[in-house]
Amino acid sequence: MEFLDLAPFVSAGGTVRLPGSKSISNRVLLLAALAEGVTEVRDLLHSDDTERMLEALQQLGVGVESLGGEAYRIGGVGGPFPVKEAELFLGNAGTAFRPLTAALALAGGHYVLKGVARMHERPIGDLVDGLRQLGAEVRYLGNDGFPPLEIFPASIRAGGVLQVRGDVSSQFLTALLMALPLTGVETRVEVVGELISKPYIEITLATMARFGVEVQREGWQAFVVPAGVRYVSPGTVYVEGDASSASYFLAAGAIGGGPLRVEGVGKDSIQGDVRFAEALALMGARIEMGPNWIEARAPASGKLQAIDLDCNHIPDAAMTLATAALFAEGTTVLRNIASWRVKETDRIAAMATELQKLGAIVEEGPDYLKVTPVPALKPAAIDTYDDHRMAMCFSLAAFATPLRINDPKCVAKTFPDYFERLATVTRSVPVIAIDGPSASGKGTVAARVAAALGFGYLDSGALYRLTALAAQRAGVDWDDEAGVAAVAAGLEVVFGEGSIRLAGEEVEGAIRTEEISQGASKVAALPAVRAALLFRQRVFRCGAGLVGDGRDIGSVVFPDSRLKVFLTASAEVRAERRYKQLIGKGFPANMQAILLDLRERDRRDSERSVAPLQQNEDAVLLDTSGLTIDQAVDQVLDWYGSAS
Ligand SMILES: O=C(O)C1=C[C@@H](OP(=O)(O)O)[C@@H](O)[C@H](O)C1
Ligand SMILES: C=C(OP(=O)(O)O)C(=O)O
Repeated sequence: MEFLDLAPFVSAGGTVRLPGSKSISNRVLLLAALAEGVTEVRDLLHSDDTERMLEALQQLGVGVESLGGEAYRIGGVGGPFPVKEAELFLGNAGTAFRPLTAALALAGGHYVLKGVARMHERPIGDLVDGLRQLGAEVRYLGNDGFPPLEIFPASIRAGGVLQVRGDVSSQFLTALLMALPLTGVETRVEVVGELISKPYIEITLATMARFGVEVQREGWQAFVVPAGVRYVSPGTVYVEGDASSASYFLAAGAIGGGPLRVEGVGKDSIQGDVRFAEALALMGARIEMGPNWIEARAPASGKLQAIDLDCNHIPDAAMTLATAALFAEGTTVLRNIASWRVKETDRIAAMATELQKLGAIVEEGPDYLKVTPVPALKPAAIDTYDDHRMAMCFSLAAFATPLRINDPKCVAKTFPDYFERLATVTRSVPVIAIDGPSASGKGTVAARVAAALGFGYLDSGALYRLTALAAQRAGVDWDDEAGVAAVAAGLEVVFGEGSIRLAGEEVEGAIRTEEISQGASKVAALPAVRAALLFRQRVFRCGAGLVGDGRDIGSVVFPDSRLKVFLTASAEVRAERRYKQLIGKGFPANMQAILLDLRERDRRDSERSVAPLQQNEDAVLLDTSGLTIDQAVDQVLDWYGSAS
């Protein structure tokens, strides 16, 4: 599985221009398609959900022209879709599936609508029941009440009163309202049960109004689509930035100091999720808002406070509160979020499972979630359940711990370059990478640089030695890649000052023997072993900073190191240093044998296919042949001073 390792963030600040709103993009595309005239849509969201809508519209006979960047020209068909037979694949896009179902049920054609497996588990029965009251013929191709669906031409008995349940998803009411103008007659839609996610209905009504259709309403109970209305293109439509996508950055500003400003949504937004900013303010964050921007900063006290909040009005952004709660004092309670269970995944269950992996105390109820943080979160690999919001909100946990996000590309549903943008507004714990050949003195230099800066120290070579030793003790052959990788993954290791404990036993001496050196070099050449040790090494990045030494620290383990040094010395000088070291420890040593052995290791290390030993372009060369240790340390500190 693909993964993305996030280094712990130390701060966040800056400005992010948001991608277009998913909810507005897909509504605008559908209404532009049904409208009379040509609509130019600007700042449209580019993502899986909008791609599915654009593809479907093209299949249905709508002219879609890309104008470059985020601009599209949509040739409205001025009524029902001209193509009367089609099979559509709508991925996991609720905002495409539900509204298209309604528009196609009234289009007098024969259509099949399918999605990804999860879409086929997301309910649509209440919408189909509503459409059947109009005479629409819709058949379930799988389970009753769920996609996929087959729609048949039908004589629509429009007009009168129609009832729709509103307590599972507001998208059913949205879908009916947007499709009803196709009938040309007055229809009153009555909502049965408590309507959830109400602000999304405001987006629907505002977008319909933009295309010339004013719906009359009686609060949240009834909506009347008047007779004789039709959609007319307003010419050019600008899509607002996505308010749900804003939530991750605003939370980052509140946790990581800020100020972090998002551009594209603000006071004037029609999206309910801008009210996420109020929830953050309740937690103590300092929020400022302009017409088209929102800015978040950490509380003046420095610490966020837990909240107890009914989140029904912000179902998507509320997920961000669940991970922001990891940084708040007290227990945060998110209530009235039952709809989470029928979205991209069962989000209440997924959230509880993954928060617990980090060590948080979580209580999950049918429609609520309680999150109590612990002082030190644990590093963890977070599963994302093909849910973009799981991936995005868990990125916030990187303010507390190194973190692995599995399947990070699932963010493509609504925010394909989320992680790239996050990187532009966050600063990670700094790393100095010191790579170089064996016996070059890099370990001594690295440890001293770390001590001088108050940083942690990672002796990555030691991890390979530990693996070799543990494998030997477990009777696993050093050539047995899978076996050694399993040993590496299960290593129980604690680094202390001048001490390394393996499963509780002091092994600093045991891993420094010549035999284990050979074994380390062998197991380090096995790709599966390197992969198993990768996350383990990244977990050392915490606190004020880290100095790591090894062979691929700057190229593979921490490619974003603040400073990369390739530290080397001539083979003769290295052999002499090693000789003196051994003699000093009272071991017998032979200069010639050491030199030969070093050359052989250099050759093996530089010829191996995975992470070969080499100076990378972005690393500075430090040849210590003629330098004392102090001179080498000063040089690295000097370079770091100018790099940061
Ligand atoms: O209408 C919309 O654009 C949406 C409505 C909400 O769904 P529910 O009404 O199912 O809660 C929301 O979660 C979804 O991401 C988008
Ligand atoms: C629930 C969501 O999506 P959909 O539009 O597919 O319902 C979401 O984006 O969080």
